[in-house]
Amino acid sequence: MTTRKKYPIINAKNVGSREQASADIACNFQSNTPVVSSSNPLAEILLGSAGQINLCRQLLEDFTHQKHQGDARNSNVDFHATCEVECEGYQLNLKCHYQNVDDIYFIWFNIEKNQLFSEHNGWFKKVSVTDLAKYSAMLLTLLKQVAGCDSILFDYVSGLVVESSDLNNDNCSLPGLSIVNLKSGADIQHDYQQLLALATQVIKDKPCLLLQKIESRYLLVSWLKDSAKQLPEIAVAAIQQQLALIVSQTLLSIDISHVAKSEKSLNVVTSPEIYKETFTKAQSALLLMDQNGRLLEVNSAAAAVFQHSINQMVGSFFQSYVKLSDWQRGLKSFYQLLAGKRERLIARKRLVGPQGELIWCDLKLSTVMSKGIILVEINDISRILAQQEQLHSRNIQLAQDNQLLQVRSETDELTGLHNRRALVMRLAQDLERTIRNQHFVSVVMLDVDHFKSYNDQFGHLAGDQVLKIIGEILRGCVRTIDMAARYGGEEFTLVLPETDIEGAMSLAERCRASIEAFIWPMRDITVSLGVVSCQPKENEVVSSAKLLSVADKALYQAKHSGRNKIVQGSWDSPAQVNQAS
Ligand SMILES: Nc1nc2c(ncn2[C@@H]2O[C@H](COP(=O)(O)OP(=O)(O)OP(=O)(O)O)[C@@H](O)[C@H]2O)c(=O)[nH]1
Repeated sequence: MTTRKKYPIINAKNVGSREQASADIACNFQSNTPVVSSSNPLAEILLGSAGQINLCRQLLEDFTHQKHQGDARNSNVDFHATCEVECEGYQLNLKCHYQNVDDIYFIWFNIEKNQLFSEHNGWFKKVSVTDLAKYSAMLLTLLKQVAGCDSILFDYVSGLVVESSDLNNDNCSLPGLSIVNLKSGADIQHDYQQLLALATQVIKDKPCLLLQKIESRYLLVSWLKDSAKQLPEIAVAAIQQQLALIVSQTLLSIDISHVAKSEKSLNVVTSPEIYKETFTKAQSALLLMDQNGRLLEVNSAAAAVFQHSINQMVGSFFQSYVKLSDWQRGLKSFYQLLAGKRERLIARKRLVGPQGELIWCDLKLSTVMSKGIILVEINDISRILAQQEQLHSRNIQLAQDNQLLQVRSETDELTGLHNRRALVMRLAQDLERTIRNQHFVSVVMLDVDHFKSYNDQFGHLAGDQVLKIIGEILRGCVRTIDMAARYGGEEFTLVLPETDIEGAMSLAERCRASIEAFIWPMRDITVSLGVVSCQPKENEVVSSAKLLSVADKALYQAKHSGRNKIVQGSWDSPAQVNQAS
């Protein structure tokens, strides 16, 4: 059982320096009389934490005391108490809610009138992020030892730095402290399961202290090693002991010299010279101009864009570096920016280089401090645009080359008709459509008669001329939707979509007659033709190979029945020979 002691909290404003406060605390620790001081901002924060810890200690004592008066058999404790404490010269009325849920200790502090934060304006609410970082690091050290814990969750949901957008992230890191934002505005006080899950997930089996501050309410969760085996009061006693210990130990052990150093370096970082040099040395091209466009500051990167010196540029007008028509086009937005009707302006403009050449740039304009000064960020995109242009024309060339290749791969070089490859593809497509619509498709195969003897008699080149002329005649005979192709050697094929046998026979005859009628230079030329037409019935399987084979057989019959003839082939009935007229 813990012996109940009184720990008076002394308003140590009179104590003076931090060192003095520290020494006092060290001394008072011996007599269990911790001190709270507010002699300088740093110590104020530090000792403010100590102040909180003292509050906790007193409350823990009260709790221990009340616990013994309460139901000792019930290990899950849940009771409320009120007490008055003095801190930082304020008499605070605290409402406390103590809970022990499955050996995880919850103590809620509710400062009823919130004097500490609303009345003492400079205490926490004005803490900057930098101060907060310092504060956090110190608090971490303090609290780590309080419960011998390895990790601390600290929530800034509200209270400390409401206005700091830096801390709006879910997880933001400040030196020495891992911060997890608990659900903002959530009533965690009544959601122990969530808290337990969170604590368990983050701290695993390490002892941990979890401090959360929501407006005026404080939550301190202490989870001690092997807590399941310990009675609540042992936990309380352990915390009490460590609380007392830590106040003096931490104050004495924190080496203030590095804080002083970092404060000094912070002052350097925030000095105007640093900003000036940052501006000058920035690798992005930056200009500062007044509302008339007069350049107030120019950094080296910006001077490099125009290939001028900084001195040449400062005092000149920004307009003189922008193509006139581009400048005029953006004037309305520019005036809106000056009038404070917009904060930023992004535009793509042509700037004028030293030789009068135009440089495409992306400009970002924003007002600085007051609406009279404008920061211009210049991004030279001329090289990117040139590369894009080059890429674009290469793509066009590539597309054209591809198209040409495609045409070449489907064209017969000698006659300029489609080649066999193209014919096979086209016939397959036409057949598919024919089968779907149950329409007609016809094929005509045509072969030059006695071509070998022509070649032999007049030479191969003369033979080529014959094939070329036949190609032209055929092209003239067919409709645009038909396809005339050189099937191979001296053999030609026509594909006639939407054409029945009568139409195909009549076209074949027109071809035959035109070739026969042509006035050939060496000797007469005739051709033999095989014709096939089909109208597939529903579910009938028709292949282009079969269609070509029937046409070929008909052509063969035309040859064998004397040449210069047309033979109509058929799927099932024997071929019919049409005599040349
Ligand atoms: N000039 C030329 N001749 C070709 C070409 N392709 C094939 N030939 C020739 O065409 C001739 C075809 O001869 P054959 O298949 O014996 O038939 P044919 O002499 O026409 O007799 P039939 O077809 O029975 O009337 C061969 O001599 C081939 O060399 C070509 O591209 N140019």
